[in-house]
Amino acid sequence: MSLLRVEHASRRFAGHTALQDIDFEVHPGEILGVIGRSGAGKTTLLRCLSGLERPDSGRIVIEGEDITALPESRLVQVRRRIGLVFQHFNLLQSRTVAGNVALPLEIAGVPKAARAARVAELIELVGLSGHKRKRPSQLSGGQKQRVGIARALAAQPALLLCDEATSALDPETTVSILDLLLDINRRLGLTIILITHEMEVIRRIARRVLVLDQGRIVEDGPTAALLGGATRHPVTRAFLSEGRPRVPDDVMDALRDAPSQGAHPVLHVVLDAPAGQTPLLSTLGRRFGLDVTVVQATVGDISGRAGAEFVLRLSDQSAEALDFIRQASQSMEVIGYVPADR
Ligand SMILES: Nc1ncnc2c1ncn2[C@@H]1O[C@H](COP(=O)(O)OP(=O)(O)OP(=O)(O)O)[C@@H](O)[C@H]1O
Repeated sequence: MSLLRVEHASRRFAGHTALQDIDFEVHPGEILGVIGRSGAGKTTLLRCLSGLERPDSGRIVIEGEDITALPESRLVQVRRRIGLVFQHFNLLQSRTVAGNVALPLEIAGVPKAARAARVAELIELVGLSGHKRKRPSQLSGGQKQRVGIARALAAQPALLLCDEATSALDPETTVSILDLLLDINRRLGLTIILITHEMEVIRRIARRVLVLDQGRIVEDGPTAALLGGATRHPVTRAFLSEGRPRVPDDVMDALRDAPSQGAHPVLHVVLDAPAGQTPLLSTLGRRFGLDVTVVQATVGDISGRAGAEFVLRLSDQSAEALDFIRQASQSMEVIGYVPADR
């Protein structure tokens, strides 16, 4: 069952359409990135998803419950299933780190002893042990966002909504916060939606991306496929910064989702610095007897780290070879398959 289902949701403001016919679903444990330019409708979508705003038409179903039809009293309870992480942290300056993290638990009426244990656990989870008595003014931006994340997790939400959560942070801190979100996703199986205008954020941790433009979803697909160039939409292309490897048009045209007999897999592979030491291409030839065609390649920074991105075409659909690449790389996705004669 999906955790969240948005069904044909639209929202208008004084004759202006902020969201139009938004339709998608999110499965438990997914990390979904939503990217769009300024005014695309990201904030409106986030407000609708978190129950702060109701769409004019359509439904938003969270854990089987249509939040667009709920009375305010029930909506308050459903909202507890959603953790929010904000761009500017929204911490209470008068409270300590522990006090900020405890706030949702206090509101939920969790008894003091249970609260203290949960707060300690959350502070450790976000890597802030030793800072719990500090005030927000004594913390760096990255540490403040860690407090924001711990607070958002306090009530054990089913869904974490991150609104430009790293936009106020420098690139290095951004990476550390994204790594923390990834770690939380893996450890807790938490579903995360990241709203952002930065492709780097998507690129680093979102496995799937929705591109919003003028209130509509213009793209919905695996991030690796988009990074590999499997898109023709101009807005999506604009987000994929220059110099990234793209699948050339002739390969794109021949690309199919399903493998036919003898078809060649086309992969998008990201290597980070340590994995970049693996002699990947020669090993594929030597150990698996494959011919490897480099369709496209970019060497340079990948989310702040030296690395390389490749679009590769393999001469055979070898599951062992794919496993090897998956393990030797930071990420690997099969973008599609091309017939052997192309
Ligand atoms: N309360 C409102 N009243 C009137 N118009 C609104 C309101 N909220 C949003 N809009 C309009 O809806 C459109 C989408 O706005 P929204 O804030 O959702 O976009 P966004 O993608 O979050 O942009 P940004 O990245 O600049 O925050 C914009 O044209 C905006 O002007």
